[in-house]
Amino acid sequence: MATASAPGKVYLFGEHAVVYGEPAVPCAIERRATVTVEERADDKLRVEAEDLSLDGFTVEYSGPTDANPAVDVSESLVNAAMGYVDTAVEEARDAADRPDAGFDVIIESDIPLGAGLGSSAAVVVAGIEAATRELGVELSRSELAERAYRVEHEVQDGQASRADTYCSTMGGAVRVEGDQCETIDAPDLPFVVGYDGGAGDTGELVAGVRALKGTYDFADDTVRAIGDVVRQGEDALEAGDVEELGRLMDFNHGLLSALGVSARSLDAMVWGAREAGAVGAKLTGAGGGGCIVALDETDATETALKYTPDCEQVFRARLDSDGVRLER
Ligand SMILES: Nc1ncnc2c1ncn2[C@@H]1O[C@H](COP(=O)(O)OP(=O)(O)OP(=O)(O)O)[C@@H](O)[C@H]1O
Ligand SMILES: C[C@@](O)(CCO)CC(=O)[O-]
Ligand SMILES: [Mg+2]
Repeated sequence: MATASAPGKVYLFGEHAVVYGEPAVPCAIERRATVTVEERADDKLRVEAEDLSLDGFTVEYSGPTDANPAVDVSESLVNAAMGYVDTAVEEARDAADRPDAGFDVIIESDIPLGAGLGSSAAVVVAGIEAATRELGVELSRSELAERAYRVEHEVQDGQASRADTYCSTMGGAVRVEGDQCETIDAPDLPFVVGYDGGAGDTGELVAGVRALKGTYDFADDTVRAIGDVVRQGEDALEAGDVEELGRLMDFNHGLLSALGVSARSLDAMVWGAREAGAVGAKLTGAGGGGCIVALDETDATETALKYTPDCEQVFRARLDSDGVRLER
């Protein structure tokens, strides 16, 4: 049996535009997905996801072609979840050269699902790490990140960046531009996360931005403008200029909003944070619903978000410095 965990993330800047080659700076946070894998005697896959819904679910099946998997929740929920788990298991089988390996998989996670905190990347990174270790293979971090990226790329219909998976693997703050990925120094930023209790479908939201880009030159320009914000943001990060980081986060949110990936609840939380005195606030991740991230050293933003009707949960997120971890 092998257990591995990997962190979620918030985007300081650059989500969506990073899919088209602009730079982005995601930061790993201290919220983790933990995956336990045990090899089976047969070639089947049994997945238990404790936190997927209120009651979790269990599914036992022999692969994507299995017409009648034994499940205890709705098929759509299972299909959505199995995309990532199944493809991650395929990567582990490939890495260990064991195409017929079967597994019992247990997923536990304190990263809300589909909410912009990178739950998919964390599950995939921890899943590949646990499954390859179970098969006696130790992947380098860069190979693990690359294989995890391939999973997101496949499940998101061929449209994904390396940002989430690289960040979840390495931990800390990272900079990703195309296939150039590096960890960068960042001060311990006072992240406050507001969560509306909802979710957005990353694949769909990415496809929406792509369609806009294909229709309007100014949508293309908007994506490039996000890249400019990120480049400016890197200077602010280097200088430790938190006020400037905040202004740039605000601008980044406006551009994401123009690209159609914000939501009333996200805007309400962003404005709740700004009016409380946050130095900056923006949606994080794919958008559509889920989380915003604000910078505030004081308790004012947390308090304001607690009283914002669209906000279901608010918490402080500290920068995670470990990245993927083998637990047992
Ligand atoms: N605890 C979990 N158990 C099983 N599957 C999970 C779990 N957490 C996430 N997933 C998988 O990840 C999917 C959500 O990924 P998606 O990319 O849409 O959102 P996200 O990664 O949380 O947010 P973002 O990509 O915007 O940062 C779920 O539908 C499910 O397939
Ligand atoms: C929207 C996006 O930029 C981030 C999702 O967390 C998609 C990706 O980078 O693959
Ligand atoms: Mg995701």
